[in-house]
Amino acid sequence: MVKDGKSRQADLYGWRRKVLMDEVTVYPVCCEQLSAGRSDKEWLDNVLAGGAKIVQLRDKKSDDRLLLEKAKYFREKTREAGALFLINDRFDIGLLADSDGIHVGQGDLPPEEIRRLTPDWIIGQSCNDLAEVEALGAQVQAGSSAVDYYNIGPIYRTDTKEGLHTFLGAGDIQQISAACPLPFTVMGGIKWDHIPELAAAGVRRMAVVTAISMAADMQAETRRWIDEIRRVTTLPVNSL
Ligand SMILES: Cc1ncc(COP(=O)(O)OP(=O)(O)O)c(N)n1
Ligand SMILES: Cc1ncsc1CCOP(=O)(O)O
Ligand SMILES: [Mg+2]
Repeated sequence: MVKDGKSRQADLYGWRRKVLMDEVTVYPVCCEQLSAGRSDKEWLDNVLAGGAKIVQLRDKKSDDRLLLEKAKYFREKTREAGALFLINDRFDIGLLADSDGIHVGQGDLPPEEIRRLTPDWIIGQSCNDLAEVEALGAQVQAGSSAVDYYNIGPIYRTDTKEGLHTFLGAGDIQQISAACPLPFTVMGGIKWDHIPELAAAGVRRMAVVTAISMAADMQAETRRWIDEIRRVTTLPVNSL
């Protein structure tokens, strides 16, 4: 049977969602300025070799031509590795490089507008407090949400992104995540020692920049995070 465009699109979206749901544990996000002199391409080669199943290209400094060239490299390498490639903020670059999706913040392009043109993309949205998660939860209830996953954060103090002043801490994650039934990630200042308390709060997917980008051996560190998140999230919560 020859598949038409629509069913191929549905298959692709189904595959992307399955990887997100079943395989994503650590979610490495790049930042060339915080990678101990290593390029985003080197970062990518290492995190993929370490087994990452999702990566985000977050580059707010390169000009558009360089960013597109980088995005195409990310596309090629993630496809070979069977991993998801999400672009940060830049819908145009994601489209041109054929990314698997995009991550947007509250002030970035609206997910519903993005969805109109990309029915098969994974769309992630940042939520910075309970009210934003509740608003997303209400959209999901109403059947009007275009979002596949949301991020709760920043959780801990971090200098990786400028202008962050309020850090949620791990204590409220359970209450916040209960407000929206979509899968969620957490981000912001997450280090190795936080894994148990995040897992105990119900977290299954952890987005990190410097915990991996500043590691001496990024490949080994990615593998270590994947193994540890798997290990602690298969234990009953009260045994942590
Ligand atoms: C997985 C993930 N979560 C949150 C963010 C932050 O997005 P945003 O609030 O739009 O900030 P910038 O990354 O654009 O500076 C993220 N990138 N990824
Ligand atoms: C982009 C972003 N948004 C919220 S926290 C953050 C940076 C997270 O980086 P790190 O894992 O190094 O704290
Ligand atoms: Mg953004």
